[in-house]
Amino acid sequence: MARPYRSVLYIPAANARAMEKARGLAADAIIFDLEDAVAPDAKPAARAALAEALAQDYGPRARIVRINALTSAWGEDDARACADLPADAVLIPKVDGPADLDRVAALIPDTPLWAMMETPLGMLNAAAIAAHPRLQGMVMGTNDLAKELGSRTRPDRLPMMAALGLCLLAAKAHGIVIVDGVFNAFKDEDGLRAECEQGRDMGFDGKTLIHPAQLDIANAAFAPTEDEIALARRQIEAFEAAGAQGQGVAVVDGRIVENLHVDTARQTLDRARAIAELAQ
Ligand SMILES: CC(C)(COP(=O)(O)OP(=O)(O)OC[C@H]1O[C@@H](n2cnc3c(N)ncnc32)[C@H](O)[C@@H]1OP(=O)(O)O)[C@@H](O)C(=O)NCCC(=O)NCCSC(=O)C[C@H](O)C(=O)O
Ligand SMILES: [Mg+2]
Repeated sequence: MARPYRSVLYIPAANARAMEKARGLAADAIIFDLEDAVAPDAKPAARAALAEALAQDYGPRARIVRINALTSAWGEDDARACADLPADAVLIPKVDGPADLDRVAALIPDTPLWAMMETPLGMLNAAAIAAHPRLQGMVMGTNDLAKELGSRTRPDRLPMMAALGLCLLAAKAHGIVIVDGVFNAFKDEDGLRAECEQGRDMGFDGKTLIHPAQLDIANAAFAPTEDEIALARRQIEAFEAAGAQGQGVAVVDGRIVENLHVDTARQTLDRARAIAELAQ
């Protein structure tokens, strides 16, 4: 992962004030939303406001534009507009299969594509979607998915686990970014922290967010802790020392360290370094 995606903040493209504010927020990435957060009557104005906003400097924050589906009245105009915008990725909603990506790819020749994973068919086709040559990221759309499944919202997210796991496997198999869904109760800090930690434990790269108050919690949850960084350094040192003695296994804190653990340790240090670079 060349850049961190711990915190990925949605901003309605109809909200010029919020788009301006985001230039100073601690978000690793921003999703400028033309889809669900923008009312039908406001879509053309939001597209124009987005073009103005993207002319501004967003620093190191990745700029992702979520268009409307091509099956909607606005999707094709959104996609054509995106072809000329300085966006780092275009996010396609409600992707059911690779053909949905092909259609957008034909309208946007250069910009990397990301997919919203939020339909039952999308879950069943996750591997084929992740394998698409233009796809670089997946975003879980847990609100739409819950609607489609008729599932209930639970703190442990048990009804979502099969879907989260399928998409995670698909993204990891193809080496693309995957970001967890939103936590709707944006004033519930403990609830958000618990859900971020669950997503981090599962292997997600970060979490999508709906309010600036959620940024610090996600940034902390998806960054390596000081203890993890220190352990990674000790594992690498111990493994190198063992190697110098002709041994392929070291022991740190009573646990074995083999070359695969050293790979993980190096990834932890790379991640910490990339996060530190963002802050400079
Ligand atoms: C949820 C909100 C409507 C709340 O807005 P508001 O009442 O204005 O909040 P505050 O007064 O607390 O705002 C304080 C300041 O922060 C700025 N702000 C608020 N939200 C954002 C934001 N997302 N990005 C940047 N800045 C933001 C306000 O402008 C205030 O600034 P200031 O004027 O300086 O005081 C609102 O937060 C909101 O609209 N959030 C985004 C909602 C959204 O994008 N929804 C769609 C994405 S979620 C989704 O679709 C999931 C997926 O598809 C699925 O299926 O699961
Ligand atoms: Mg959705």
